[in-house]
Amino acid sequence: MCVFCLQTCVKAAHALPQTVKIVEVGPRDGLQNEKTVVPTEAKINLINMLSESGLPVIEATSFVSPKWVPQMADQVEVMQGISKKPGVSYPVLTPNLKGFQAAVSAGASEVAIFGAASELFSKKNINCSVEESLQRFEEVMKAAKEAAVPVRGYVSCVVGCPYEDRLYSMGCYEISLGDTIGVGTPGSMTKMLEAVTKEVPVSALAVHCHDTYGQALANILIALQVSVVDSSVAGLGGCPYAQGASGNVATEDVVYMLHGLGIKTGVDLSKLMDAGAFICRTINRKTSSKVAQATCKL
Ligand SMILES: CC(C)(COP(=O)([O-])OP(=O)([O-])OC[C@H]1O[C@@H](n2cnc3c(N)ncnc32)[C@H](O)[C@@H]1OP(=O)([O-])[O-])[C@@H](O)C(=O)NCCC(=O)NCCSC(=O)C[C@@](C)(O)CC(=O)[O-]
Repeated sequence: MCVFCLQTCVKAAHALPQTVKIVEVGPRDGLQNEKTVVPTEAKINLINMLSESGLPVIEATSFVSPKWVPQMADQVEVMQGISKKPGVSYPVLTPNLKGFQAAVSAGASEVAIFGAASELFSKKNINCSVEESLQRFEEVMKAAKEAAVPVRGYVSCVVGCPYEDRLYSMGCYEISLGDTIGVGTPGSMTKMLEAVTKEVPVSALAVHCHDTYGQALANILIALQVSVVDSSVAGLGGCPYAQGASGNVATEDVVYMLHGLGIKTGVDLSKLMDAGAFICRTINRKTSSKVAQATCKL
């Protein structure tokens, strides 16, 4: 199908946005699952290179227990070592009040809470039930409100999920809908969005697609009434508590697709690919980005 036909087809379902905000999650979601410890200096370099590529949001690290996710144990050093570029935000994950307080002390000015639609995933990921997690998030939201810190919310295992509206009504400014294990298809994505947008305005939604079944770009395309897309440079990642989940959709591939549709992202694809090549060399991993493979920016 040619780009024009595709545009017409997608436009028939919903208007395409003129710009899309990309939330780069590589330094956090992408690296959290790496088995060997990635040197702090490399994480800092990666974030600085991503900042130079024009990305507006770079999720830098997470303030979680180092016993649970050892790769993120250097969160304070990362937050204090990066060169924060004006206009770019650097949110961090905070599962509870302890994480929130540590994040703010380390200089974080935006945080994200992360819950799940699945009881089993919630237990495995943050060691509590969905209801308990919502109580913890209330505490974070209260502290964040007092400190005027904006909060993003994630819901994992989202296909068929009834919890987005709870995070939205708590005050999260954006809810990222996570297809954590990458099983969604354009069909299930459409149904899920139909249900979610009855409760939460499209302007407060983001999509966060993993590419386990090779459906991520198609899922993003079909979801493009939503104008915020999470992705990970070089397609790094996978969730430590979701066995078999492959990396996030590669940021390079998302940017290539969006630019091909005439949608602006503000991202310089060449600089982005340099950042991808750098981190792949550093952690000795092959890029999952088809665009990087095709252009030999490996
Ligand atoms: C939530 C907890 C901490 C509960 O873990 P717990 O063991 O139930 O916590 P606890 O309150 O009983 O405390 C146990 C120990 O952890 C410490 N602790 C307690 N809180 C913190 C904290 N914030 N930072 C550092 N340390 C902390 C606490 O101080 C104590 O230390 P000890 O006395 O044993 O020395 C744990 O389960 C955890 O850290 N989980 C994080 C798991 C994680 O990071 N998963 C990956 C991110 S989610 C994801 O990738 C999905 C997403 C967002 O990308 C979207 C998608 O794809 O769907």
